Parts: sequence; C-alpha cells; structure tokens
Amino acid sequence: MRHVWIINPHAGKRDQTARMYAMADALRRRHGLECQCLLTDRPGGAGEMARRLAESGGAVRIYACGGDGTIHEVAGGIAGFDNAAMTSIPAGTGNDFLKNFGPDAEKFSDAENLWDGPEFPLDLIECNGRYCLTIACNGIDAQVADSVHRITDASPLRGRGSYLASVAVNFLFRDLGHRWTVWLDGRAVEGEFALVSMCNGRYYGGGSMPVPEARMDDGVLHTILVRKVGRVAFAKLFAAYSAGESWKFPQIARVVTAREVRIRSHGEEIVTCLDGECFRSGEVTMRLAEKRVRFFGPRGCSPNATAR
Ligand SMILES: Nc1ncnc2c1ncn2[C@@H]1O[C@H](COP(=O)(O)OP(=O)(O)OP(=O)(O)O)[C@@H](O)[C@H]1O
Repeated sequence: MRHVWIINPHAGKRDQTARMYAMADALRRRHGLECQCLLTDRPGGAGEMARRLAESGGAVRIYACGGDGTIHEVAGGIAGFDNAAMTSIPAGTGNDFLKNFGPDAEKFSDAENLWDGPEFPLDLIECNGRYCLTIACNGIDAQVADSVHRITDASPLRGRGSYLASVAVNFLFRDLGHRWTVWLDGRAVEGEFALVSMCNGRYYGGGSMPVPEARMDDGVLHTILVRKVGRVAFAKLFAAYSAGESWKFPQIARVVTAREVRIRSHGEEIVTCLDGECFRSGEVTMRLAEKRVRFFGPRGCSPNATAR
C-alpha cells in the first residue's frame, strides 16, 4: 500500500508544505510505510495527480493537504476507483468539508490518526462531467463564492470575513434573480430563482449550513430552491438560510430530494460552484453518484456528526 501526500502549497494563509513533509517522514520512520509527497504545480494539478495514482492500479491512500479546493480535486480524481482512497489534512482557509465531522475534525490535522483509519464510502454529486463532494450551488450563492476568490486575492480578508464581504457586494450590486427552467427528476418548474443548491454535505461559504439534514453517505441529495425576492426579503432570509432554517420562509424557499436536478437558463450563463470551485454554463445537470469515493478518517469519526 502506498501513502501519497498531495500538497497544495498555495492553500491557506501560509504554506504548510514543511509540516506535511515532516508528518510523512514520521509515518515512514515509525511504521515503515511507503510514503511519498507530491506538490501541486497549478490549479487542477491535484486532481490529475490523484487520477494518475488511481489509474496506476495499485492500492493507494491519498492525503489531500490543502483546503476544500484540494479535497474537491482529489475526490474527482479518484471517483469510481476501487484501489484508491482519500482523506484530508486541513491546510486551507475555510476547510468547510471537515466541519461535517464536528469536533473530530481536529483529529485530521495529525496523520498519525489517519494512516490506518477505517474507510467509508461517500456519495458525490456529478455535475456536468465533474464531481462535487459537499454542495453544488447555482445562482447568487455561486456568484458570492466566485467573488470570494477575487476579494481574497485583493484584500487581507479571509474565511468568513471575505465571504460576508462578497455577500454584501452581490446583494447590493447584482441581480438577485435568474429566469430558469428547473427539472426535478424530470418535472419542470419555471420561474425566477435566486439560487438552486444541491447538498450532499452541510457546510459551505465559511460555515453556512443550508440543509442540516444532509448526510454524506445515505444515497439522498437535498436540493434547496430559493425564488427571486426583493433585497429586504432576501436579507431577512439570508440569516435563516445560513442557519438551516429556511423552512421559516415557505413562500420563498423549499427543499426537495430529487436524484437529478437540471437547470436551463433563459438569459445569462449560470454560475455554478462545486465545493467552492466555480464555472459558467448555459445548462447544468446535477445527479447523485452514490458511494462513489472511498474516504478514510480517524477511528470513530462520522461525516454526519453534526447532522440533525
Ligand atoms: N501550485 C498551485 N499554484 C496556484 N494555485 C494552485 C496550485 N495548486 C492548487 N492551486 C489552487 O489553489 C486554490 C486554493 O486551494 P484550496 O481551496 O485547497 O485552499 P483554500 O482556498 O485556502 O481553502 P478553502 O477552499 O478551504 O477555503 C484551488 O483553487 C487550487 O486549484
């Protein structure tokens, strides 16, 4: 069994490459493991490295060292491969994925808790030929995520701070609605939508939790649909949405459990964000990819630790 660290030196506030090398070295010395460290050289590099390792055919455990973007790439790279499993060593800014594990998230910082940890398969969301581990969002929340990257590059704000700044910018200066047709397992709904987000995990945007019932291994995806509303109504909804209480606004928001959700825009391109990584297109299809990635973690941990 190989143990491979895929390290994103550009994740988080400071480069943690040296700490990752030291952890890999410690496992090599203490347990005689075959450990290797690889550094990403560009965006998308972690996904390609993970895929190459999985395609090589041998048993491999991959440690995604970075933030949600790095985890997203590695999960997409090994999705569907039986010989490859992954975990996360947090070195990112938001690290929203690990929030799903509750207090056990801290244990992921030490590879000593990981190398022989149990495996459990997680569901994924397949979206336009890519994979998403936690939340696939479309509309205003994806626009917010898209702007977060620009704010983070251009200011000292990080994490929740840059997220809230991005919410303010989009809320004040962008259109809050889009004319879309949305198919829920083939059933069409037409109208103006602020956002349509499919949730496998519970957290994004530095800690917002739109659907607290979402579980990452139950073969069920929860999609939250929010209709276009005025800025005042949206401001009232925002806090409830982030706290998983959008049920307080039944005229505006609803949650469905469709296995496939398709969105077609009748105007500008749809902004989609998968685990914080954004792209634009005219049509988006999101569907359940059940138990598609093998994940391992500290003994006793659960990706549903904070689920209601
Ligand atoms: N060598 C590299 N050079 C430049 N960018 C890279 C490199 N390797 C990876 N990236 C990009 O760095 C970005 C940020 O990585 P990541 O999301 O893991 O960290 P983060 O943004 O600090 O954390 P989080 O997403 O948890 O807030 C990703 O979009 C990834 O594609």
